[in-house]
Amino acid sequence: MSEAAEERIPVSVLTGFLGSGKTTVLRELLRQPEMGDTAVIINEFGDIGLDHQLVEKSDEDGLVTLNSGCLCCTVRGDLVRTMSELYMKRTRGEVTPFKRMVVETTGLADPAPILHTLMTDPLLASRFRMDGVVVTVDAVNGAGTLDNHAESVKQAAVADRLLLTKTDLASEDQVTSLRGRLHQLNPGAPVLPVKFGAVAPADVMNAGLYNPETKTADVKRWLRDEAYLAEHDAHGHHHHGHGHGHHHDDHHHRHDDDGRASGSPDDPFAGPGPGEDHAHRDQDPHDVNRHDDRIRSFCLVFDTPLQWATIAAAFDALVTYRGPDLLRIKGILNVIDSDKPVVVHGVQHVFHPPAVLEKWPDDDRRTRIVFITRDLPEATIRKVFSSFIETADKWGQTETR
Ligand SMILES: Nc1nc2c(ncn2[C@@H]2O[C@H](COP(=O)(O)OP(=O)(O)OP(=O)(O)O)[C@@H](O)[C@H]2O)c(=O)[nH]1
Repeated sequence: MSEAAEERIPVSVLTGFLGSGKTTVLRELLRQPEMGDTAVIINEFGDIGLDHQLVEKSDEDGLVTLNSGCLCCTVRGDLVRTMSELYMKRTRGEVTPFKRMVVETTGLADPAPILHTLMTDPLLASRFRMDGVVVTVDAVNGAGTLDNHAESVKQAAVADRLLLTKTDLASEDQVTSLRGRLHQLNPGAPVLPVKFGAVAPADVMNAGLYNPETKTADVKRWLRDEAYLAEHDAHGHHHHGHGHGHHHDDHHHRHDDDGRASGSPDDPFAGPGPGEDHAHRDQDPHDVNRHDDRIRSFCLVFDTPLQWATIAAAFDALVTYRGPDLLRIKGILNVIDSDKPVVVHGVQHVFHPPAVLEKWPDDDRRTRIVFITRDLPEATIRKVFSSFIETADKWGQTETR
């Protein structure tokens, strides 16, 4: 990444379960002057869903200009084509030279494929950069939705920002308990309570690595590893995220043990598939949080620099065997032979090309990799990394500087 000259257009992905308040949030955001020059793509067929008063004119492409000066369109083919066409129109001066983009997905959508598209399509990747994933969760119905729909848990798990909507309708207890639950699923994502869609653009936009204000990479704000390392023991390597399930400890142990017991000791990936993994719990009517239980969030820390080849091999193995279960990965790496940090970012099997930053954000030079996984315990990931590090050590590749 050329940090100083980041001219690609930031794209925020707005998602959340059906009726959770995405459109309400979007409409309120677009009313604010900071959000002028935003292009909006609604990734579904049918109505745009924004207030009619906001819509100024519509043309045959389904592209409309909103009174706020924003552009809005629905995706009628695939997202790649829509985004490229919009970009071309911008270049030709046929539309407002929008400075950012928001993609609102349908409530049932898995946000991962959209993120993959943004990260891998060569044309898009050269013109757009992913900013952040903003996810709405209904304060009243959210708990039930998380209980019943794995998709909604996955949405919350990949979020960079979580918006707890309709807090005007919810009791304080509902808000507190849902906040806690979301924080446990995804400790790195701030949870913001919202009423009638009112949210400050600054709280949800610019959630990516590049900070347009400082014109540099803002690793601290992006990685938020402190959220995982709150109980950090300065001498240890083992860092838990915010305790997964203090109310479900027995299950977690059972879960981890299951994974290990069934695999051979040499194969960290062996174990029951996602279905079997939880089959025994489907009978337990009290275990309403079983979708949450599948999600793990934690941060691996390595005190000494590592070979790039070692890290790459570990990620390769993880992607090959468990790609779909690596919901979100973000990391800053201290690589042997490089004074500059390398940042990595992945969503399932898709990784951003690693980027070399100009400098370390502070004195902390440790490699820190934040993981949000599904049916994939911290111990397994740790084992994969250790085995590649041990192999490298054996061949004399790793030295402490
Ligand atoms: N009381 C209250 N109602 C809200 C709030 N936010 C949204 N609503 C209402 O909840 C309903 C759903 O909100 P939308 O913004 O359309 O939700 P959505 O996620 O875009 O819905 P889909 O696109 O259908 O998935 C609408 O009737 C909104 O008026 C809120 O903070 N308070």
